[in-house]
Amino acid sequence: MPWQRLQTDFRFALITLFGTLATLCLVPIAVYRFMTGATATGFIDLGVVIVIAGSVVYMWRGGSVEVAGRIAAGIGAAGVIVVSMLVGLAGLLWVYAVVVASFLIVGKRTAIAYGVVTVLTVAAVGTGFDSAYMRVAFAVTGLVVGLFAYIFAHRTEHQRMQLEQLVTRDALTSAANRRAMEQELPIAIAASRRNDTPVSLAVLDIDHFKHVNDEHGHETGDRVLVDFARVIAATTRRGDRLFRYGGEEFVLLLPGIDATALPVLCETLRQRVADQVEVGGRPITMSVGAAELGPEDTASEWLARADSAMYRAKRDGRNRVVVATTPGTGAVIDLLLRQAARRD
Ligand SMILES: Nc1nc2c(ncn2[C@@H]2O[C@H](COP(=O)(O)OP(=O)(O)OP(=O)(O)O)[C@@H](O)[C@H]2O)c(=O)[nH]1
Repeated sequence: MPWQRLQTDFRFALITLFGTLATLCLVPIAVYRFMTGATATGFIDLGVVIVIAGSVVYMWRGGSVEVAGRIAAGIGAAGVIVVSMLVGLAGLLWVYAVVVASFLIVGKRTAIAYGVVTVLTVAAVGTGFDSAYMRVAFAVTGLVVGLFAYIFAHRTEHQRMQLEQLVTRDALTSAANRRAMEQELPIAIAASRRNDTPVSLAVLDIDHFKHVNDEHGHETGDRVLVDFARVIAATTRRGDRLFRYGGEEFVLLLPGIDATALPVLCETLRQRVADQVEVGGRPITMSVGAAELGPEDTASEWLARADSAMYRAKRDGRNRVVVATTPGTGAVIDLLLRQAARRD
């Protein structure tokens, strides 16, 4: 899964690259320093490598990308400050690399803070400057490099967010799309297992949607889909994620929700949709199949259980909620909830 994240999470990939480059560059330098008797600097280089590599390992094992980036950039900044005091020019040159890298691996504000503190501190206390003029020139060039890095990071982030939205959003309903779901379910599973917290998902399928299109036209059908997604989004919490899985089928990811809480939650959703989404004065209803993540579930097994619960809700008359049994928990809930007035 972390290998997959290399392709899907830009910051994750950049921190990994930063860690790899730092290790490849600094280990030989540390060895050289030990061989030439510069033991103190050698230990500092080695310490920096260990902390940066540690932050990458922490991130690969599921830790926060933001925290890993801050640690890596922070230790990089501290390292160049100390080294610039100990070895002069050879240390000063690293400042530029660390300032630019910070803008790639941490948020812009943190990178600005790290960059300004690093450049000004090195300009003030670094050795290897032969005049006050050189110190000022170093500070100015360091800050200019930081400014360009900021502009680049800002534009890249903006474009990346636009692209990400295009690729992961459903254009009609603004819900996340199936591609996003395929990326996010494994992440939700890993987070649930790591933190030992429950996570559930619900498959929501609008009933007799074909009739809506046939009777009222495709445009009205589109409007119903938009209203439906809006009502679900308004009824769920901030951390819940709504995906458009297929035409009139949606998947709702519910972190922190277990099988006991699912029936009431899904029933509330079903009720809201029936109350607030309508076409030609008649309520739109949905069938819901929900499942808590089981201890051994893969993403597709989990989704399949919720999906078959949804098909059972359809078979049993639609406009109802079915919660699947969670394997490995001993619970036999297979809960059926009431149906409201049926449209058919
Ligand atoms: N307006 C509109 N219709 C869509 C869109 N995507 C899929 N559909 C239609 O959704 C309908 C789904 O029909 P079915 O799969 O038979 O499902 P249903 O009529 O809801 O029946 P049940 O699910 O069994 O209750 C099809 O007529 C599709 O053409 C869309 O983006 N806009």
